[in-house]
Amino acid sequence: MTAAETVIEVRGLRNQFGAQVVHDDLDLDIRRGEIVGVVGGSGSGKSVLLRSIIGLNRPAAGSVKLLGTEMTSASEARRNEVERRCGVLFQNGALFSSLTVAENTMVPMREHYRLPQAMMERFAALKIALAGLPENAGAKYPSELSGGMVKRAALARSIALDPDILFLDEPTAGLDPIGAAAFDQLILTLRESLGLTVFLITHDLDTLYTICDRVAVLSQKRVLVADTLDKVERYDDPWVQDYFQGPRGRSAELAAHKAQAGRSSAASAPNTGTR
Ligand SMILES: Nc1ncnc2c1ncn2[C@@H]1O[C@H](COP(=O)(O)OP(=O)(O)OP(=O)(O)O)[C@@H](O)[C@H]1O
Repeated sequence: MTAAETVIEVRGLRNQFGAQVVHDDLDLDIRRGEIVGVVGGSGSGKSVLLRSIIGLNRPAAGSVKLLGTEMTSASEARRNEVERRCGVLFQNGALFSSLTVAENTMVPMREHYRLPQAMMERFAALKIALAGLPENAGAKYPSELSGGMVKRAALARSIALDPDILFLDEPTAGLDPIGAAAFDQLILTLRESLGLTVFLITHDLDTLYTICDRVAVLSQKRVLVADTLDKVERYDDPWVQDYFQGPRGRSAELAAHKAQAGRSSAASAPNTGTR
Protein backbone atom coordinates (compact mmCIF):
# COMPACT_ATOMS: atom_id res chain seq x y z
CA MET A 1 0.00 0.00 0.00
CA THR A 2 1.41 3.43 -0.89
CA ALA A 3 1.13 6.38 1.47
CA ALA A 4 -1.55 8.87 0.44
CA GLU A 5 -0.31 11.87 -1.53
CA THR A 6 0.39 15.05 0.45
CA VAL A 7 -2.02 17.67 -0.91
CA ILE A 8 -1.13 20.52 1.45
CA GLU A 9 2.53 20.99 2.35
CA VAL A 10 3.54 24.04 4.38
CA ARG A 11 7.21 24.60 5.17
CA GLY A 12 8.93 27.25 7.27
CA LEU A 13 5.91 29.56 7.12
CA ARG A 14 6.35 32.99 8.65
CA ASN A 15 3.58 35.55 8.96
CA GLN A 16 4.01 38.90 10.53
CA PHE A 17 1.86 42.04 10.86
CA GLY A 18 4.12 44.94 11.80
CA ALA A 19 6.01 43.82 14.88
CA GLN A 20 3.55 41.00 15.62
CA VAL A 21 4.85 37.60 14.50
CA VAL A 22 1.90 35.23 14.08
CA HIS A 23 3.71 32.21 12.58
CA ASP A 24 7.36 31.37 12.73
CA ASP A 25 8.87 28.35 10.97
CA LEU A 26 5.50 26.59 10.79
CA ASP A 27 5.28 23.20 9.04
CA LEU A 28 2.15 21.23 8.20
CA ASP A 29 1.33 18.27 5.95
CA ILE A 30 -2.16 17.11 5.02
CA ARG A 31 -2.72 13.97 2.97
CA ARG A 32 -5.41 13.29 0.41
CA GLY A 33 -8.71 12.18 1.91
CA GLU A 34 -7.95 13.32 5.47
CA ILE A 35 -10.14 15.52 7.61
CA VAL A 36 -7.72 17.54 9.71
CA GLY A 37 -9.01 19.73 12.52
CA VAL A 38 -6.94 22.85 13.24
CA VAL A 39 -7.26 24.09 16.82
CA GLY A 40 -5.54 26.73 18.90
CA GLY A 41 -6.29 29.59 21.24
CA SER A 42 -8.03 32.69 20.00
CA GLY A 43 -5.53 34.73 17.98
CA SER A 44 -3.10 31.83 17.56
CA GLY A 45 -3.27 32.32 13.79
CA LYS A 46 -5.66 29.64 12.50
CA SER A 47 -7.45 31.92 10.02
CA VAL A 48 -4.18 33.53 8.92
CA LEU A 49 -2.84 30.02 8.24
CA LEU A 50 -5.91 29.20 6.14
CA ARG A 51 -5.60 32.49 4.25
CA SER A 52 -1.89 31.86 3.62
CA ILE A 53 -2.58 28.40 2.22
CA ILE A 54 -5.28 29.60 -0.15
CA GLY A 55 -3.26 32.61 -1.28
CA LEU A 56 -5.25 35.42 0.37
CA ASN A 57 -2.35 36.32 2.63
CA ARG A 58 1.20 36.62 1.35
CA PRO A 59 3.58 35.12 3.91
CA ALA A 60 6.79 36.86 4.93
CA ALA A 61 8.71 33.60 4.38
CA GLY A 62 8.26 29.92 3.73
CA SER A 63 6.51 27.83 1.13
CA VAL A 64 3.02 26.50 0.53
CA LYS A 65 2.55 23.58 -1.85
CA LEU A 66 -1.03 22.86 -2.83
CA LEU A 67 -1.79 19.75 -4.87
CA GLY A 68 1.92 19.55 -5.74
CA THR A 69 2.22 23.18 -6.89
CA GLU A 70 4.45 25.64 -5.07
CA MET A 71 1.96 28.50 -4.85
CA THR A 72 4.29 31.40 -4.12
CA SER A 73 6.35 30.84 -7.27
CA ALA A 74 3.70 29.41 -9.64
CA SER A 75 2.49 31.35 -12.67
CA GLU A 76 -0.86 33.12 -12.30
CA ALA A 77 -2.49 30.62 -14.68
CA ARG A 78 -1.24 27.66 -12.68
CA ARG A 79 -2.30 29.30 -9.39
CA ASN A 80 -5.79 29.88 -10.78
CA GLU A 81 -5.96 26.26 -11.84
CA VAL A 82 -5.06 25.05 -8.34
CA GLU A 83 -7.40 27.58 -6.70
CA ARG A 84 -10.24 26.18 -8.79
CA ARG A 85 -9.65 22.86 -7.11
CA CYS A 86 -10.05 24.36 -3.62
CA GLY A 87 -13.38 25.26 -2.01
CA VAL A 88 -13.57 27.64 0.94
CA LEU A 89 -16.29 28.18 3.51
CA PHE A 90 -15.51 31.38 5.42
CA GLN A 91 -16.47 31.92 9.04
CA ASN A 92 -19.62 33.96 8.44
CA GLY A 93 -20.55 32.25 5.17
CA ALA A 94 -19.59 35.36 3.16
CA LEU A 95 -22.58 35.00 0.83
CA PHE A 96 -23.54 37.90 -1.41
CA SER A 97 -26.68 39.30 0.21
CA SER A 98 -28.05 40.64 -3.09
CA LEU A 99 -27.90 37.20 -4.76
CA THR A 100 -30.12 34.19 -4.18
CA VAL A 101 -28.63 30.93 -2.91
CA ALA A 102 -28.59 29.52 -6.46
CA GLU A 103 -26.93 32.69 -7.81
CA ASN A 104 -24.36 32.56 -4.99
CA THR A 105 -23.61 28.94 -5.89
CA MET A 106 -23.08 29.95 -9.52
CA VAL A 107 -20.54 32.68 -8.67
CA PRO A 108 -17.47 30.37 -8.80
CA MET A 109 -18.79 28.79 -12.01
CA ARG A 110 -19.03 32.23 -13.66
CA GLU A 111 -15.61 33.19 -12.33
CA HIS A 112 -13.79 30.16 -13.71
CA TYR A 113 -15.83 28.78 -16.61
CA ARG A 114 -18.07 29.86 -19.46
CA LEU A 115 -21.09 27.63 -19.18
CA PRO A 116 -24.63 27.96 -20.53
CA GLN A 117 -27.02 29.41 -17.93
CA ALA A 118 -29.24 26.30 -17.90
CA MET A 119 -26.25 24.07 -17.18
CA MET A 120 -25.10 26.30 -14.32
CA GLU A 121 -28.61 26.22 -12.87
CA ARG A 122 -28.63 22.43 -13.00
CA PHE A 123 -25.19 22.23 -11.33
CA ALA A 124 -26.27 24.75 -8.68
CA ALA A 125 -29.42 22.75 -7.89
CA LEU A 126 -27.31 19.63 -7.49
CA LYS A 127 -24.87 21.32 -5.08
CA ILE A 128 -27.72 22.83 -3.09
CA ALA A 129 -29.20 19.35 -2.68
CA LEU A 130 -25.79 17.89 -1.77
CA ALA A 131 -25.49 20.54 0.93
CA GLY A 132 -28.73 19.22 2.40
CA LEU A 133 -30.98 22.16 1.51
CA PRO A 134 -34.51 21.78 0.17
CA GLU A 135 -35.03 22.50 -3.51
CA ASN A 136 -36.86 25.79 -2.86
CA ALA A 137 -33.84 27.21 -0.97
CA GLY A 138 -32.17 28.04 -4.29
CA ALA A 139 -34.55 30.96 -4.91
CA LYS A 140 -34.13 32.44 -1.42
CA TYR A 141 -31.89 35.32 -0.38
CA PRO A 142 -29.43 34.85 2.51
CA SER A 143 -31.55 37.13 4.74
CA GLU A 144 -34.44 34.66 4.39
CA LEU A 145 -32.40 31.72 5.74
CA SER A 146 -31.73 30.41 9.24
CA GLY A 147 -28.13 30.35 10.51
CA GLY A 148 -27.80 26.64 9.72
CA MET A 149 -29.18 27.14 6.22
CA VAL A 150 -26.71 29.99 5.58
CA LYS A 151 -23.88 27.59 6.44
CA ARG A 152 -25.30 24.99 4.07
CA ALA A 153 -25.73 27.58 1.31
CA ALA A 154 -22.10 28.64 1.78
CA LEU A 155 -21.14 24.97 1.68
CA ALA A 156 -23.05 24.54 -1.60
CA ARG A 157 -21.03 27.42 -3.06
CA SER A 158 -17.75 26.02 -1.72
CA ILE A 159 -18.32 22.69 -3.50
CA ALA A 160 -19.61 24.35 -6.70
CA LEU A 161 -16.53 23.36 -8.71
CA ASP A 162 -16.13 19.84 -7.25
CA PRO A 163 -13.01 20.75 -5.27
CA ASP A 164 -10.26 18.35 -4.21
CA ILE A 165 -9.72 20.27 -0.97
CA LEU A 166 -12.32 21.94 1.20
CA PHE A 167 -11.28 24.64 3.67
CA LEU A 168 -13.77 25.27 6.46
CA ASP A 169 -13.37 28.11 8.97
CA GLU A 170 -15.44 27.31 12.07
CA PRO A 171 -18.36 25.78 10.14
CA THR A 172 -20.40 24.87 13.22
CA ALA A 173 -19.89 28.14 15.14
CA GLY A 174 -23.24 29.63 16.07
CA LEU A 175 -25.21 26.46 15.36
CA ASP A 176 -27.23 24.70 18.06
CA PRO A 177 -25.87 21.25 19.05
CA ILE A 178 -28.32 19.38 16.83
CA GLY A 179 -27.58 21.62 13.84
CA ALA A 180 -23.85 21.31 14.51
CA ALA A 181 -24.03 17.50 14.71
CA ALA A 182 -26.00 17.38 11.45
CA PHE A 183 -23.41 19.62 9.79
CA ASP A 184 -20.60 17.31 11.01
CA GLN A 185 -22.38 14.34 9.43
CA LEU A 186 -22.81 16.29 6.21
CA ILE A 187 -19.05 16.95 6.02
CA LEU A 188 -18.38 13.23 6.55
CA THR A 189 -20.88 12.32 3.81
CA LEU A 190 -19.35 14.83 1.40
CA ARG A 191 -15.86 13.53 2.12
CA GLU A 192 -17.04 10.04 1.22
CA SER A 193 -19.10 10.98 -1.83
CA LEU A 194 -16.77 13.61 -3.33
CA GLY A 195 -13.43 12.21 -2.09
CA LEU A 196 -12.58 15.50 -0.39
CA THR A 197 -9.62 16.42 1.75
CA VAL A 198 -10.80 18.75 4.52
CA PHE A 199 -8.86 21.47 6.38
CA LEU A 200 -11.16 22.43 9.21
CA ILE A 201 -10.68 25.21 11.74
CA THR A 202 -12.84 24.61 14.76
CA HIS A 203 -13.36 25.35 18.44
CA ASP A 204 -15.99 22.62 18.56
CA LEU A 205 -14.68 19.64 20.51
CA ASP A 206 -17.58 17.44 19.41
CA THR A 207 -16.61 18.07 15.79
CA LEU A 208 -13.02 17.07 16.51
CA TYR A 209 -14.05 13.83 18.16
CA THR A 210 -16.72 13.00 15.59
CA ILE A 211 -15.14 13.65 12.22
CA CYS A 212 -11.43 14.46 12.36
CA ASP A 213 -8.77 11.92 11.39
CA ARG A 214 -6.03 14.12 12.80
CA VAL A 215 -5.80 17.30 14.82
CA ALA A 216 -3.19 20.03 14.34
CA VAL A 217 -2.61 22.26 17.36
CA LEU A 218 -1.44 25.80 16.66
CA SER A 219 0.53 27.22 19.54
CA GLN A 220 3.73 29.19 20.05
CA LYS A 221 3.55 30.43 16.43
CA ARG A 222 3.78 26.95 14.88
CA VAL A 223 2.04 23.60 14.63
CA LEU A 224 2.95 22.11 17.97
CA VAL A 225 1.60 18.66 17.17
CA ALA A 226 -0.44 17.15 14.32
CA ASP A 227 -1.59 13.64 15.04
CA THR A 228 -4.51 11.39 15.84
CA LEU A 229 -6.67 12.57 18.73
CA ASP A 230 -5.56 9.89 21.16
CA LYS A 231 -1.94 11.01 20.70
CA VAL A 232 -2.71 14.75 20.74
CA GLU A 233 -4.74 14.40 23.94
CA ARG A 234 -1.67 13.02 25.69
CA TYR A 235 0.72 15.65 24.32
CA ASP A 236 2.66 17.25 27.11
CA ASP A 237 1.77 20.92 26.81
CA PRO A 238 -0.27 23.08 29.21
CA TRP A 239 -2.64 24.47 26.54
CA VAL A 240 -3.25 21.02 25.04
CA GLN A 241 -3.89 19.53 28.47
CA ASP A 242 -6.29 22.33 29.47
CA TYR A 243 -8.13 22.04 26.18
CA PHE A 244 -8.57 18.28 26.01
CA GLN A 245 -8.60 17.36 29.68
CA GLY A 246 -10.90 20.21 30.77
CA PRO A 247 -14.59 19.42 31.42
CA ARG A 248 -15.68 20.21 27.85
CA GLY A 249 -12.94 18.07 26.33
CA ARG A 250 -13.75 15.15 28.59
CA SER A 251 -17.48 15.27 27.90
CA ALA A 252 -16.90 15.48 24.11
CA GLU A 253 -14.59 12.46 24.35
CA LEU A 254 -17.15 10.53 26.40
CA ALA A 255 -19.94 11.36 23.93
CA ALA A 256 -17.76 10.22 21.01
CA HIS A 257 -16.98 6.91 22.76
CA LYS A 258 -20.67 6.34 23.49
CA ALA A 259 -21.61 7.02 19.87
CA GLN A 260 -18.84 4.68 18.69
CA ALA A 261 -20.05 1.93 21.05
CA GLY A 262 -23.62 2.45 19.79
CA ARG A 263 -22.49 2.08 16.17
CA SER A 264 -20.45 -1.08 16.98
CA SER A 265 -23.31 -2.80 18.81
CA ALA A 266 -25.75 -1.87 16.02
CA ALA A 267 -23.33 -3.33 13.46
CA SER A 268 -22.95 -6.60 15.40
CA ALA A 269 -26.66 -7.00 16.25
CA PRO A 270 -28.34 -9.97 14.50
CA ASN A 271 -30.30 -8.95 11.42
CA THR A 272 -33.96 -9.58 12.19
CA GLY A 273 -35.13 -8.45 8.79
CA THR A 274 -37.04 -5.53 10.26
CA ARG A 275 -35.98 -1.83 10.55
N1 LIG B 1 -4.75 41.65 8.18
C1 LIG B 1 -4.25 41.68 9.41
N2 LIG B 1 -3.58 42.75 9.86
C2 LIG B 1 -3.06 42.80 11.11
N3 LIG B 1 -3.17 41.80 12.00
C3 LIG B 1 -3.83 40.71 11.62
C4 LIG B 1 -4.41 40.59 10.33
N4 LIG B 1 -5.01 39.38 10.24
C5 LIG B 1 -4.81 38.78 11.43
N5 LIG B 1 -4.11 39.56 12.26
C6 LIG B 1 -3.70 39.22 13.63
O1 LIG B 1 -3.10 37.93 13.60
C7 LIG B 1 -3.44 37.20 14.77
C8 LIG B 1 -4.03 35.85 14.39
O2 LIG B 1 -5.32 36.07 13.82
P1 LIG B 1 -6.26 34.87 13.35
O3 LIG B 1 -7.52 35.51 12.87
O4 LIG B 1 -5.55 33.99 12.44
O5 LIG B 1 -6.50 34.12 14.74
P2 LIG B 1 -7.40 32.83 15.02
O6 LIG B 1 -6.53 31.80 15.62
O7 LIG B 1 -8.13 32.45 13.77
O8 LIG B 1 -8.40 33.41 16.12
P3 LIG B 1 -9.95 33.09 16.47
O9 LIG B 1 -9.96 31.70 17.04
O10 LIG B 1 -10.26 34.12 17.50
O11 LIG B 1 -10.75 33.24 15.21
C9 LIG B 1 -4.39 38.06 15.58
O12 LIG B 1 -3.66 38.72 16.59
C10 LIG B 1 -4.89 39.09 14.56
O13 LIG B 1 -5.20 40.30 15.16
